Amino acid sequence: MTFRLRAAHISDLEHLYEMAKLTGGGFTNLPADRAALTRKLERAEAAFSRTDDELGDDQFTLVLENTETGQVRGTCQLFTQVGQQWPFYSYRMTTLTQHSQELDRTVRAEMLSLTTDLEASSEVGGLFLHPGERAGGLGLLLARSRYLFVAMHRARFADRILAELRGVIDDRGGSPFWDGVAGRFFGMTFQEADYFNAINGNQFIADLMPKHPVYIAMLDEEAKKVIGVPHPSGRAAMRMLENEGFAAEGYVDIFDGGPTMTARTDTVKSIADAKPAAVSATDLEEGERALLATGKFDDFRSCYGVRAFGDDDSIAIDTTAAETLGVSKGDEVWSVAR
Ligand SMILES: NC(=[NH2+])NCCC[C@H](N)C(=O)O
Repeated sequence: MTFRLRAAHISDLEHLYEMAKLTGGGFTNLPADRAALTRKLERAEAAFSRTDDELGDDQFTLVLENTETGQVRGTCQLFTQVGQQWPFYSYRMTTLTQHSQELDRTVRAEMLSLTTDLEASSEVGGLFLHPGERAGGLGLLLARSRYLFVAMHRARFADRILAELRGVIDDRGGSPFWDGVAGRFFGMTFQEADYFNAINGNQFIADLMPKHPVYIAMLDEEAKKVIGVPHPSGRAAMRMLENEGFAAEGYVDIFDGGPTMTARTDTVKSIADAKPAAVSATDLEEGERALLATGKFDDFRSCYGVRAFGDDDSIAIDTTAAETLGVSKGDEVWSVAR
């Protein structure tokens, strides 16, 4: 079975919709709503069709396609600059340390402050892999192809990059963090709020979110326990991000308390290590396992393969990868070790 990532088009709507129904909620970037997904795909088409080097407010959507059946089995997204039209909100954990001379005591109070600190960052998100394909390293192919995409279109991305991980959700689909914090001000359940957010954007956050810092000591245990904790299904994603050089620096999602991971774009491992080379051969049988990508914007494709560099820094790749990417001798291929 061979898989390739490519730019998403309007014609992928049904594929995306079918996958969105499988997420189980809390995936703000992949709502099971045809109109919202259509807007997303239209925005992606506009982003792919602008081919200059100007950093803008773009959202690229990629899909993972089985090259034999044409089926779409996964998706991921890149936002080039968040917080441009609507503010981009995060809670930042801050510490207030106070000392009492008379008591000879120093106390630390941790607080959650509503900020828009992370605006103008790029964001990777919306990663979803069909439950039937959770073997074979496809999750990593989806995740890391985004970094190749960034490296190949570097001028279209910001100097800081972030990823928001889904927070803890209980068996009823509720969020203990939501129930303990924002939920008290919105009069709706977490599922309702997250869905509303996914469909209608975040003006309602600006309107209703409490603006004063929240003392963590005053939250109930359930809410406290999940601050900065990823949803169990996101633990692997968190490790993956850490391996790329992302770190949790005290920012959490204002709704579910899930961790926001950040990194300097140029120090993300797969971005720093990605390099272009001209294809010298397409019949390599043994080589280093790698992620390979080619093509700009709408023409971007990526897949797994093997590579070997020549003395002139040209690259030899295997036949299947060459076919999957549609490249031949002389074409440019970006790659990074698997
Ligand atoms: N899980 C959520 N829907 N959180 C609320 C949205 C937070 C996001 N950072 C924004 O400002 O748009």
